[in-house]
Amino acid sequence: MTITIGLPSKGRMKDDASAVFERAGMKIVAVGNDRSYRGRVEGFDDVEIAFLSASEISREIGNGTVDFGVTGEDLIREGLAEADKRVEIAARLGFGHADVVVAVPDIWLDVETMADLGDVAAEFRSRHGRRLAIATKYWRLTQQHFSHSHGIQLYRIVESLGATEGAPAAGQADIIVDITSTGSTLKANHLKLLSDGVILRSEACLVRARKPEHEGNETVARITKAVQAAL
Ligand SMILES: Nc1ncnc2c1ncn2[C@@H]1O[C@H](COP(=O)(O)OP(=O)(O)OP(=O)(O)O)[C@@H](O)[C@H]1O
Ligand SMILES: O=P(O)(O)OC[C@H]1O[C@H](OP(=O)(O)OP(=O)(O)O)[C@H](O)[C@@H]1O
Repeated sequence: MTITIGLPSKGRMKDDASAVFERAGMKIVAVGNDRSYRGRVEGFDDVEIAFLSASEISREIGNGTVDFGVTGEDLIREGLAEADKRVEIAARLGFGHADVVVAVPDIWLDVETMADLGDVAAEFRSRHGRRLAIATKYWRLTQQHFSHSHGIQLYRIVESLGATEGAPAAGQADIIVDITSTGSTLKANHLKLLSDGVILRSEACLVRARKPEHEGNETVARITKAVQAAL
């Protein structure tokens, strides 16, 4: 059985992901020319590399097209319903750190916690004639955090595909859910993080699709061990 590993073909995780595999003794070589989206691993004849974007890797692990992948935990938990049933986080790789957070305008002085935000959401319609609007590309994580973890039901999600932090100032939404690493984008857009507003602390992970045929497979065990030992 050939084991396929999805690695980032571009973006911020690409170089660090290749470096982890190299440290694990799994040197990746492109098949064909440098622009090829397929690769192999020296010394691992039954392993194939598929170069994909970080969000494609999450999707392909979810549907089992690839056996392993390197991507952010945020993309796994956002992209896959019941992620823990479908995938296993085999290793946390120590790069690509980013927190998915709830942030509100700085000038909302009396809103410091999710409970405060729940009060604002409850009164929003009577005060403003509409529901509290949240700009995000993290629909699933937002719904889990607001509806399930904090019992806040009165809000509306406004899909944002970029420059999410600008949405409140642009009048497209009231608050945001997005990733932050240094916090400088939030600050520049006059937004503040709620004290219990961290939804997920994400980093790059080696993720395995849970497949029955992986049970007892030596290559699967060897890849997992090699990467874990390289950290
Ligand atoms: N400062 C940051 N901004 C955005 N993403 C970050 C940051 N730090 C770490 N990440 C992580 O990087 C991953 C996204 O990587 P990247 O932006 O390179 O993907 P991408 O190549 O744009 O993927 P796609 O095109 O599929 O969206 C996410 O898991 C995210 O959590
Ligand atoms: O907390 P900070 O260090 O300011 O980082 C957070 C910002 O970085 C990312 O955007 P980026 O400009 O990297 O572009 P992207 O959204 O296209 O990935 C992310 O979407 C945030 O906006």
